[in-house]
Amino acid sequence: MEYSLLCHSSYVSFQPVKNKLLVYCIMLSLWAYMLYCCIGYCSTMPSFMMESTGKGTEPEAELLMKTQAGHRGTVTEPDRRGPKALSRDLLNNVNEADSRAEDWDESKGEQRTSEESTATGVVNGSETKKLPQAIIIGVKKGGTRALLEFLRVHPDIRAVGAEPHFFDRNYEKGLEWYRELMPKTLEGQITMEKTPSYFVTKEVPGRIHAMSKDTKLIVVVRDPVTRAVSDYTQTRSKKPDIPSFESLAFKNATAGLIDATWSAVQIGMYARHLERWLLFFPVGHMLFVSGEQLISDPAGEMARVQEFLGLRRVVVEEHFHFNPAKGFPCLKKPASNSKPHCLGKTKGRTHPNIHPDVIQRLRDFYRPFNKKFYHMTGQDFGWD
Ligand SMILES: Nc1ncnc2c1ncn2[C@@H]1O[C@H](COP(=O)(O)OS(=O)(=O)O)[C@@H](OP(=O)(O)O)[C@H]1O
Repeated sequence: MEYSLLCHSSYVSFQPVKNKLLVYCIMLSLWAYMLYCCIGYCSTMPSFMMESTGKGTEPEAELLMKTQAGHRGTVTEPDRRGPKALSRDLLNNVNEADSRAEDWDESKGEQRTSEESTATGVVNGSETKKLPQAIIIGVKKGGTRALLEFLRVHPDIRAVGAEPHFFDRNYEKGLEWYRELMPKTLEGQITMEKTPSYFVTKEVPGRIHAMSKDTKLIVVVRDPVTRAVSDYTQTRSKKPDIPSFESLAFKNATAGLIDATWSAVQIGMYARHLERWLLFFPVGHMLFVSGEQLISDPAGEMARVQEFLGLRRVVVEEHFHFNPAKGFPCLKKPASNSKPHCLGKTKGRTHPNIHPDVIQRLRDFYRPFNKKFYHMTGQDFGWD
């Protein structure tokens, strides 16, 4: 009895302390949870990923490390085709060693970001990986990287940095594989990717439509003549021994017959490719961004893109700084003294001088295609 009384009295005196302790514990847990959520959220915030301007330009891979987290595998497969097919590819400029190398660097960079975020223990439960609701489908050398990086500044956009090539090269891997490549997003954020070869690959419109008929499609187009030279310049940077642009562009130089089977030429026949897309998507599901305007008026072009995606206009004039040495707009943080960030050396390569007659012949070749393209899109891109 005495014992139980003693116990009771000590229990009564200990009770308020115990209650207080309990309250402190709950408060501490809440605090820790809030802190954890905050850090998790911050990890999803976009950051500038482009390299510093000036001479010692940082490779894109490094810059990608500074961007959003997410697992992105390298999408390259060993080439099991015979030497004949490979040499034809080389001529056709579809053996994209250059672009694959860039992809590899990019995904390497992104993987590191992913590792970094795991190391800091940042995992946010409210984020999930979703299939992209919007895709930059082309065109190769149109300015697709610049557009994606400008978009990544927007807090409501999360994009995979490397080109997944799901709908053209990796389709058999399935949608779950594709989804796994995507960064995690919060409710309301838009998942995006860019793979410029989609626009010209026959099977892709149907495949994207099968994933979702509501997918928003963005095509960055550029004067097809300059685009062809840019494409050739990229291939030549990796394989300096390829034949001259002139000899590849003509089927018969004396007759001035353009070789429309050469991919550098074929990609620029935009109207032809667009016809295939319009079998699956209404033109209103597609936005055509002018590659030229993206350089001369990035904020204006970004306003169109943000509106098309149903986003607040966040990326504005103050985010851009035109770098005269590079000849391109670079990204900067508004109201900050930090250095603007530009794309890497593989963007904005010096093009070789092509004989004016060849350029003129190409202009003549593209004119009817361009006219048709303007008509189909309701936009005059002013290339002629
Ligand atoms: N802001 C900015 N900075 C650097 N480069 C810019 C920019 N905006 C557009 N461009 C042009 O983008 C061209 C490369 O296009 P892509 O990124 O679509 O190329 S790729 O298909 O992904 O290889 C690249 O082509 P080249 O100049 O021929 O190298 C650039 O002209």
